[in-house]
Formats: sequence, C-alpha cells, structure tokens
Amino acid sequence: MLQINKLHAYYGESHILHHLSLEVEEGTVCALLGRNGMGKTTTIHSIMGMVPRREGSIRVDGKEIISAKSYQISKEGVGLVPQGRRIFPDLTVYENLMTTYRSAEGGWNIEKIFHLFPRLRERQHSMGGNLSGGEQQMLSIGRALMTNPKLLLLDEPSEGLSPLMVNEVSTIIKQLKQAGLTMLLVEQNLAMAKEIADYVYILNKGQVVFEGASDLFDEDIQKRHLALSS
Ligand SMILES: Nc1ncnc2c1ncn2[C@@H]1O[C@H](COP(=O)(O)OP(=O)(O)OP(=O)(O)O)[C@@H](O)[C@H]1O
Repeated sequence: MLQINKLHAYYGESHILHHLSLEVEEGTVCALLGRNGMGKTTTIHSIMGMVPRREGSIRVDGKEIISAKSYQISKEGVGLVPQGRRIFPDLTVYENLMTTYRSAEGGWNIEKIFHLFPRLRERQHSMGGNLSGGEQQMLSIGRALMTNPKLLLLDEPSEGLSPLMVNEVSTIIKQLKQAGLTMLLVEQNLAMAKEIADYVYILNKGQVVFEGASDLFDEDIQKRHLALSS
C-alpha cells in the first residue's frame, strides 16, 4: 500500500531524513518509533506533501506521490490524524466532521462515525474547543476517517491522554485494523505500539536503525535504540 524508497527530506538547509525506506503492506499496521526529534513527524509530513523539499520515492498503491500537493495526496486516499489533534475549536463536532467529508460507496459517513464514537454523537453540537483531550482525539480520528482513506497516518494519537483514554483510543485503532484499514502509527507509548502494530521501524537521526515484526521488538532493542541515554 505504502512504499517509501530512499527518501531524503529537508527544511531549508537542514537535512532531516536520510535515505529512508519503509513499507506498509495493505491491511497491516506499521509503527514508526524513535526518540524526540528523530524525524517521525517529518516522515508523516513528507508522505502528506507538507515538507518543502523531498527527494526519493513515495508510492501509494503503486502511484508515485513524491511531487504531489497535499490535497492531491489526500485525494489518493491518504488520511492524517495530526499530532496535537488540530481540530477547529470554533466549529461544532458535527461541523468539524463535515469539513473533511468525502463520500465513498459503502464508506465512512457521519452516522458510521457516530456509531464508532457514541461520545461524539452526544457532543455533536458542542464546540470543538470545549471537548476534553480524549474527545478531541476521537474527533481528530473521525475527521480523518470522513475523507474515506485507504491509508491512515496517525501522529502520536495517545499524546497527552489519561491512561483510560489511551486505552479507548487504542481500542478504536484496533477496531479499525480489524476492519482492514492500513495504518502507519507514530507512537511514544511503546506498549500500545507493540500491541497494535504488525511491524516496527525505529528512526534515529532521520535514518532507519531497526525494522522487524513487532514480536521482535523486545527490551533489548528498546534499550539500544530508544533509551534516552543511547
Ligand atoms: N518546520 C521545521 N523547520 C525546521 N526544522 C524542523 C521543522 N520541523 C522539524 N524540524 C526539525 O527536524 C527534526 C525532526 O523533527 P520531527 O518533528 O520530525 O521529529 P519527531 O521524531 O517527530 O519528534 P517528536 O517526537 O518530538 O515529535 C528535529 O531536529 C526538528 O527540530
């Protein structure tokens, strides 16, 4: 579904991603891990066409998108749940959801989103800015689903949530996986990432330093690549 090959990404003179290759097979969840500042968000933003200078190849369902604009990438079926939720605080829950709606036969619509998130149905007339962090994360996921993506990119969906809400969000992502949605998940919550993902990549300074099935991702690998002192 997603094939990134020898990707380089730059912000001005800063060379952030180096020769990065990764693949997410259809129907699987892939976790992208790494300490702060290692290039996870830059990878996600490169896929979405949000990084000014990118070189290499990014293919979605075989189609090259490295030079495409963000709106074209979205139309190709790539959805983003951005870091920090990025919902519209002055629009209602319903309006937030409708801003991104792109219909697809048999796909997501407002009724299905409310079925998946009963809490959003209850709060559909509330302003986005009045929601709790967990509700905002649900809204952010709901908004991305409303574009009817075939590939969903999630950038730290558990960030800043209570343990109870982390569990809820984790359950939702697992439900989406069971329904066959292909996902690339950036996470700092390693337990959650390991539980959900089929395959794991670890980034260090913009390079892939580990990849393997998630059962291979053990304490030793964690210490080697993700411990703060390493
Ligand atoms: N808009 C930008 N302009 C310049 N440099 C940037 C920009 N965004 C990120 N960077 C730099 O790129 C590097 C990678 O950042 P990135 O946000 O991709 O890391 P990350 O792994 O997602 O970290 P975090 O877990 O903190 O979100 C960092 O050194 C960061 O300072």
